[in-house]
Amino acid sequence: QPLNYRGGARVEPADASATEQAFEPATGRVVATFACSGEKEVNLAVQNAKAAFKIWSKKSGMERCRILLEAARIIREQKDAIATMETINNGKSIFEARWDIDTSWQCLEYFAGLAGSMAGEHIQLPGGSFGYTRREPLGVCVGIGAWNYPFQIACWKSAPALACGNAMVFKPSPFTPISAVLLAEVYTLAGVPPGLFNVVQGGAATGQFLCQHPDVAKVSFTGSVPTGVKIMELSAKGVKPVTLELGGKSPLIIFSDCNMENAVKGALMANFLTQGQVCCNGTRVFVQKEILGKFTEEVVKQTQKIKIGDPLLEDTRMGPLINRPHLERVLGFVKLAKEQGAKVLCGGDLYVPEDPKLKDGYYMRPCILTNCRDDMTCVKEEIFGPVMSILPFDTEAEVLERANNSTFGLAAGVFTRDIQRAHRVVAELQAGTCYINNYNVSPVELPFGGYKKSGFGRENGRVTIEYYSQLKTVCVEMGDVESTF
Ligand SMILES: NC(=O)C1=CN([C@@H]2O[C@H](COP(=O)(O)OP(=O)(O)OC[C@H]3O[C@@H](n4cnc5c(N)ncnc54)[C@H](O)[C@@H]3O)[C@@H](O)[C@H]2O)C=CC1
Ligand SMILES: C[N+](C)(C)CCCC(=O)O
Repeated sequence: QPLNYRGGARVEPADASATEQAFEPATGRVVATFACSGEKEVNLAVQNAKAAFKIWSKKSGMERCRILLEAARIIREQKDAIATMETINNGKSIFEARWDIDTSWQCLEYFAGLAGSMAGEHIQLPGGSFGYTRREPLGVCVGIGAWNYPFQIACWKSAPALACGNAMVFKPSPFTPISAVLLAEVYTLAGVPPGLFNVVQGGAATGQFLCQHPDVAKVSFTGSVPTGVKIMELSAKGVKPVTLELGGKSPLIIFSDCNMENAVKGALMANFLTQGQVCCNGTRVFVQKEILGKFTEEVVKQTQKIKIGDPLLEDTRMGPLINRPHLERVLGFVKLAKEQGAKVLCGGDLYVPEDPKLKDGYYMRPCILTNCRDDMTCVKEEIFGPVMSILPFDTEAEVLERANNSTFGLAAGVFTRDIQRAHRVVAELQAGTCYINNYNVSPVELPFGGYKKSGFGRENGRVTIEYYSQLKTVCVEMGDVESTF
């Protein structure tokens, strides 16, 4: 406390629109009570960012590179402390939180590396005249994050933004306000100008002030489709470009010629990371009929072995869901699936750990549903919890048709030993990120983002530079002006 960060230090917000509480999902304990920033505070944060932008945008790429590399080094050094905080506030296992911190500093390193090589082009024109392009930053960028990967999202947005010479005001989800402030402290320690990366806390109202602000040049959002639509509408009024990383209901296709052990592992990775609260999860698991029995038996066996409990313990692999209302929502999806004819093969019920200090936590057992049809709610809607639906299929053509029959298009996966089939299938899949013989790995060198209602714009990879910069064309005349008049 305080959890706002502006001008290079933690501050109490200048005004507040409401008060929020953040919980430790493992125990139900309140870990922070904080004010949601009002319009005045949002203005101050944007002003601070504008002042820092003036300094930062004048630095060379190599100067920015050095500072971002230093920030990456500090994150690596503080990895355990940051991961512990993430686990306390989000509920994911400490084992997984450490992975998230790794993909966070790797992102900073990656974009630090690109900062020095950002360049325009030189174009020769007739008569010795020429033109050139300059890749310039946008200005003050806003990042708005979801609660499932709080630190990673803050890094995936700020690293490319800062590498390109922008400043940022970041608003985390009110459920997970803490780790973005740790990132702000890391940037300050690494030597960014005060105000370059600011954090304002709050929910929808605070987010709206940010999107409407006339001095904000761009909004990058991670969250649900309905909120994404609102953010796009608000940003449209100011003609601000947006990046939208929205929800999904991704297919994972398992052909009978797969390596069974890897396919089972892949299905678990596609469904149960962060208690299933992952946007790109492959929750529609299509299994070719010949191997349906064997695959189902094995995936249920492995799911039942997942150790649920205190997320801070080294051997825990599944912690609590984010909060009580969300847990109830997920259990509601399982209940509705049963009413619609699905069969629960395992889990889908509340889990109460033996340790008395965890009795008020938000735990459930990971669930596998079978007897599913494509028109069931559990197969059509994003559940955002540990619930896998198994769907049998016969042919490649049939499964492609069914896999693509979704308004979402974030990710997709295929397990097969037939390389021609693998590439043929991914070429047909309507998804921004496709995995062959793996799922949910996230190398920062590769672009990540959605098709269809899962959003647009990309995070990570070289292409992200384009989403945080603009191109200026300079046309240079070397002769006399040839006037029409
Ligand atoms: N594609 C991706 O990379 C990811 C997508 N998601 C999606 O996010 C959803 C879960 O996250 P939630 O935090 O529940 O999503 P959400 O849409 O409720 O909230 C996301 C963020 O937007 C803010 N917000 C809410 N209303 C706003 C408004 N009117 N104007 C401005 N800001 C506003 C929230 O305070 C929060 O910081 C799921 O649908 C999931 O699929 C989550 C993680 C990654
Ligand atoms: C890291 N990964 C690939 C499991 C998820 C990243 C997207 C998200 O924030 O949900």
